[in-house]
Amino acid sequence: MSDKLTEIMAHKQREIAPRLREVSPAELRELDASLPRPPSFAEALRRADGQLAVIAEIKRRSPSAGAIAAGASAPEQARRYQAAGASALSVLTDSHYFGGSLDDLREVTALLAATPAPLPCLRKDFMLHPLQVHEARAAGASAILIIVRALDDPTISTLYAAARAAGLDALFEIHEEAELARALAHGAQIIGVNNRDLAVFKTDLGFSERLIPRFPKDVIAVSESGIAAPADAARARSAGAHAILVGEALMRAADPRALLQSLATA
Ligand SMILES: O=P(O)(O)OC[C@@H](O)[C@@H](O)c1c[nH]c2ccccc12
Repeated sequence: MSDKLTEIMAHKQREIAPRLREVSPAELRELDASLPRPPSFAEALRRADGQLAVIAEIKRRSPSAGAIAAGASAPEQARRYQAAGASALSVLTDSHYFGGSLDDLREVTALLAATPAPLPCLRKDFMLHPLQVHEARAAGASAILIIVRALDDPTISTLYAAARAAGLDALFEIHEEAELARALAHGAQIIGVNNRDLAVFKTDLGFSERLIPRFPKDVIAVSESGIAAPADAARARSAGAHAILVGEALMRAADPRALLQSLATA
C-alpha cells in the first residue's frame, strides 16, 4: 500500500476507534427498512442519452490541492451541482484530510430529498468498518466507497455485504490491474479508476485508458480525479467510461453549469 494512503487509513482507524461497535447485517437491514429508500446510485450513472454521467464532488480541501473552496456551504454547493446537471453527487465526509463531515452529507441529502428528482449521493470516505456503512445510510447516502488497495479481502467482503444489507451501492476504487481482479472477485458492479496515484498524489488519465477497456461489459465504469477540461472527459469516454467523478475543477469553476455540460458532452 502507498505511504500517504497508509497514513490516512491508520489515522481513520484511530479516529473511529472511540465510537466503534459491532453492527450486524440484521441491524443494517432494519435501518434500511426504517428509512426512505435513497435514489439509486448505479442507475444514475447509466445515461440513456449517450452523455457521460458526471458525479460532482463536494471537496473543501485535499492533501494534494490544499484549500479548494471556503465560500459555499455544502448544501449551497449541492444546489449548484444539481442546477448544473450533475447525475450524482460525491460528498467527502473525512474531516482531517479533506475538511468534510457527516453533517455535510446529512444536510446535502436532506436538501436533495426535498427536490422533485433527488440526486443520489456517494459517501466519500476511507471506509474500513460496517459502522461507517451504517452512518452513511443513516445520513441519506446512496453509495459508499471501497478503496481496494487500502483493504484486505475479508474487510472488503464485510463492507460490501454491509452495504448491500443497508440498501447501498458500492463504488470500488482501483488503480492497477491486480486491484481490478480483486474488485471483480468480490462481484463489484461499479468500478472507478482513480487517475490519482494515492502514493504521490499525481494524476494521469492513462490509468483509466489502460484499465477501463479491461472491464467486463456489464460493469459500470467511472474515471476519477484529474478531469478538468473537455479533452480529459473525452479521453475517459473513449476509454469506455460511463461516468466521470470531478471534484476540484467543479469546486473552483466560476460557472459550474458551463463546465459540467462541456464535460458531459465531450
Ligand atoms: O478533485 P479531482 O481531481 O477531480 O478528484 C475527485 C476525486 O476523484 C478525488 O477526490 C478522490 C478519488 N478517490 C478518493 C478517495 C478519497 C478521497 C478523495 C478521492
